[in-house]
Amino acid sequence: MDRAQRTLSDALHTRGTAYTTDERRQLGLVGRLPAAVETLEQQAARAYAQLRRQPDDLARYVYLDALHDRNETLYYRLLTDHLTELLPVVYDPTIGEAIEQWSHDYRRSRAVYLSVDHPEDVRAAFESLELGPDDVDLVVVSDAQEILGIGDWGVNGTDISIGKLAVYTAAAGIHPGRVVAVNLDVGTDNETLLADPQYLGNRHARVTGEAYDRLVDAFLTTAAELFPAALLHFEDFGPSNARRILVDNAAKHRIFNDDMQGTGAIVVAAVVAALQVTGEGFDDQRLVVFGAGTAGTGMADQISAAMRRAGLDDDAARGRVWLIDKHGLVTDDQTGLPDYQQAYARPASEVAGWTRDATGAIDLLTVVRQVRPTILIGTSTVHGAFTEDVVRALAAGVERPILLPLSNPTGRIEVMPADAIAWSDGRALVAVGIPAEPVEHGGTTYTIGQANNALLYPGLGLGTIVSGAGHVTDGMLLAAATAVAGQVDVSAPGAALLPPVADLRASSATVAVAVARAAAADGVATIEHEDLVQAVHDAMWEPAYRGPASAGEAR
Ligand SMILES: NC(=O)c1ccc[n+]([C@@H]2O[C@H](COP(=O)([O-])OP(=O)(O)OC[C@H]3O[C@@H](n4cnc5c(N)ncnc54)[C@H](O)[C@@H]3O)[C@@H](O)[C@H]2O)c1
Ligand SMILES: O=C(O)C[C@H](O)C(=O)O
Ligand SMILES: [Mg+2]
Repeated sequence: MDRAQRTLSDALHTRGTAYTTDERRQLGLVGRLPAAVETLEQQAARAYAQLRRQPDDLARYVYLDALHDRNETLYYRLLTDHLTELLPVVYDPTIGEAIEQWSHDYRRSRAVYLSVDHPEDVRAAFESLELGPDDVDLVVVSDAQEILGIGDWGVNGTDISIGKLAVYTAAAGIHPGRVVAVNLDVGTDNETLLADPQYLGNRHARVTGEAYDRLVDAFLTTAAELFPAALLHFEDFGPSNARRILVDNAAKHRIFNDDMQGTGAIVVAAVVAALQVTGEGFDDQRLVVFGAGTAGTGMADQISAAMRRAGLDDDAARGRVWLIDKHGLVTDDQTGLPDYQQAYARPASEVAGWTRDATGAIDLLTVVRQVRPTILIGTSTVHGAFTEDVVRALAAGVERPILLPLSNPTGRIEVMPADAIAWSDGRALVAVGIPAEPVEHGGTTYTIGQANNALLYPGLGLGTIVSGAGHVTDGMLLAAATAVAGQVDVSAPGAALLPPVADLRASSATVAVAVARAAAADGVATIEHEDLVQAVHDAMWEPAYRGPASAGEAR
């Protein structure tokens, strides 16, 4: 490749038609670009027009992905300028569709692939990046067992790591050259993929047990050794691996599980905002979680922790949580309960008189009628599970129920916000995981907040990086949740429970400051700043062509 090509194809640094005449001379680009010298804004206007000509969101995803590979500054300029419009395209919900099509749409890849069949190659794979110990701030890793609510997508799930990193950069200015996306390819149990001649991953069933653990260990130890400053973000693992990996390694490594901790914290933020409307405290709440997997039990953990902080003892806090999974209400007489559900299993004696269906299960409607929950969360991936009967029963039980149908993407959501508002006659306090249009009901406009971990993890990551925190503590998660909730004004009827996505950059900076303060208070910060607000601001990468243009150093 000649020098000009190298310079033009280095996506992280290239300026394309924005190179000035002088720069073109210096960098050996004379004669290699059309004559016009453009600004980033002119380039962005053209790219936006090209984007708008794409027929649908999946085509827009592919277009943006290609732009990401061509010119990162331009890609992030577009994303940052049109965050509300484009977040649903590069992230949830369109990313779900893109992952399903990934092997067919494959073009090129910016990720690192670690195979369960070759754990001995983990080091070589990371070393091939030619990055030094101070060069990486963040690694996002997924084994793709539970992508969003669409299940096991094997190597196709690589794009969830890339998508999460794009949100980190667009929302919190994490430097795009200091991040690494990783797919742990442990095989897949998705029969459609295994039978698809175009499938690009390891063509065998998911490997579990010792071989799986060996790969995860190799990933953790090698990443921590080569990139000691990096936060290791785990995404979309299956429930038992997610929890086990976090519990076993939280003290040893700088790790964070987004589906458990990020989601739990964003839900705490939504509940804090909702409680400002109802005037109640966490100790007044009764929580029903429908779908007790990674996210659902992560939320149960964080909401019951908030109940304890509000004064309830362990037993009392646990006693205010009801989990429902595939076999109905989780009770202590059920055999084979996964460990993460056991702590919340209700005594069978307590529910002896409750109605059971033909299979002996106690269903959601029965639980809602019996418990009269103040908070009902959906993390089940079951579209439509919150039926009109369920929502009406919920609204009959309490004046202002908090209703959070959080399953992603759109085809999995438990109830659409418009139905939730209508069936509760405008009384339910609703937030959902996907972006949603406002709802009109009874003369009030209800703005629907997006309770998606994307409103939290970018700021949490930035705060962790800026403070050099060695661990992500509960105090940092709580600080992030409180900082998100602090940006919401619920005084007007129909107000959203979460800040708007359009303000995500400012909101992430506020979250980062709170997180860095909490890291210092918890004694895990390793970097002190005289002016933390300024330090966070300075740490945020801006999509702009700044400073002298450099020759291509394609990564
Ligand atoms: N909004 C957010 O920020 C956010 C964050 C994380 C996860 N999620 C969403 O939550 C959903 C669950 O994700 P996860 O990672 O916890 O997956 P998971 O597979 O770990 O959990 C899903 C749980 O639902 C249960 N379930 C399935 N069918 C059910 C039924 N008919 N009745 C009751 N329970 C049933 C499963 O047994 C499992 O325990 C996904 O759709 C995901 O997109 C949203
Ligand atoms: O990725 C998202 O949109 C949120 C969450 O991590 C999920 O798994 O659904
Ligand atoms: Mg996830």
